[in-house]
Amino acid sequence: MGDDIDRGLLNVTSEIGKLKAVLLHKPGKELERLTPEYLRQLLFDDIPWLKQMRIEHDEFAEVLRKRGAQVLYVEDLLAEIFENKQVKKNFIHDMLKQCKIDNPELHQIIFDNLNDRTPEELVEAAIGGLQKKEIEVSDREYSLTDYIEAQYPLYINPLPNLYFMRDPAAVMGNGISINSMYTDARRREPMLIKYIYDNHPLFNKDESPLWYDHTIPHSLEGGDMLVLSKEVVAIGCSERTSAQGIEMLARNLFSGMKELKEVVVVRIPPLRAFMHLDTVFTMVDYDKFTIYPGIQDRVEVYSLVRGKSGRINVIPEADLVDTLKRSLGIPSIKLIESGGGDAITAAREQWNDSTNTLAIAPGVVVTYSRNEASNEVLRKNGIEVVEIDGSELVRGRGGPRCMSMPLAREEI
Ligand SMILES: NC(=[NH2+])NCCC[C@H](N)C(=O)O
Repeated sequence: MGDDIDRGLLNVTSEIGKLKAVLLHKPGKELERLTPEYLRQLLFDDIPWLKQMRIEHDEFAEVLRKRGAQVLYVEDLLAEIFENKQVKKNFIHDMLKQCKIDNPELHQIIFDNLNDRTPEELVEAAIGGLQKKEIEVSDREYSLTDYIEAQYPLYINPLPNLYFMRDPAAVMGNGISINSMYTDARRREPMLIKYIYDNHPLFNKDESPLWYDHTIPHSLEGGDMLVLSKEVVAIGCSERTSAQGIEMLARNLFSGMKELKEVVVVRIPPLRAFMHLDTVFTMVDYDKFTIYPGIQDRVEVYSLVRGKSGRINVIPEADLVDTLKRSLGIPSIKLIESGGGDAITAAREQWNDSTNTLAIAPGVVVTYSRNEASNEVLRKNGIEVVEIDGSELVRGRGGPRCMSMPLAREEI
């Protein structure tokens, strides 16, 4: 179990192959920095109760372990790379730069404070943020920025969305896309992954190409990336993922993933309720997908295929199901409508991530127990549904797929 991962080998060539290793983040202090004033800006609709949230998250991790997956935590990997003093220093500088702490005097004071911390404490600040009151007020001169921003309580903002580990990066084939986030609230997350990619033996860089870099200005998020097979990747073009980002990613995938034949682009309405493709559409078995019925006639589909001399040909498609059948080479596809056929139930359960299933093997998915109608319809269609409680986890608007970043799956 997990041997490939121990040798630094990433491998994800489907959405449904048995999950062998996965990266998670257990919600922590960052959630306790959410205040009503900044909720929307931080992409939350409500304030979760952290203690309960952590219990629910442990239950999620336990389900994955019981089914044979190795569970790694991003916070542990970060602490491991911060054992190297130079990596730690570079990271602090980069983080302060990203937080726009440009005043040299203040930069130095915060730098020294963070550099004196243990690796674990630095991880806590990198994810949980840094309050102004944590830094000793010396006799330094106040800048205009200090006066104007006096009411703002933090030097470093928290990353409350990091437990949606799916989004800042995604493994495709044996490479990884480190994503360019659409919102300011999440822009520091991929930087953490990039540091791990650059410095942790988990990533054997000779074997794991980088498909996308977070500093590219065109946004791209992992919730929009579905690896359907070795030959087909589907990408949502959404509120979060730009057409230009998709084209750049597709170009890199076509040059690095030899067996890849097609990138299927599914354009969904740019709305918060459908922020990523995986909030309305996920793969649950060889020939089965679950879909939010309210979306079906609101999508546009395009196929991207290799053109001449590194170009990409774009083919507008008439229908999602026909495109999937053709590209996956299977005679029929079953779309399982979430909500069990009732429009109101479907919309309510979709808001609570009924369609955001995580396949842990072909025909076996993890879902929230609260989405009763959607879970039942999955079962009626022969899917094994492993339920977890998510009353607090769901408040960030994400489900089991959003909360997990597969590193390796068995080939199917
Ligand atoms: N893959 C997903 N659907 N992730 C959900 C992310 C939710 C998070 N609050 C955000 O708005 O970014």
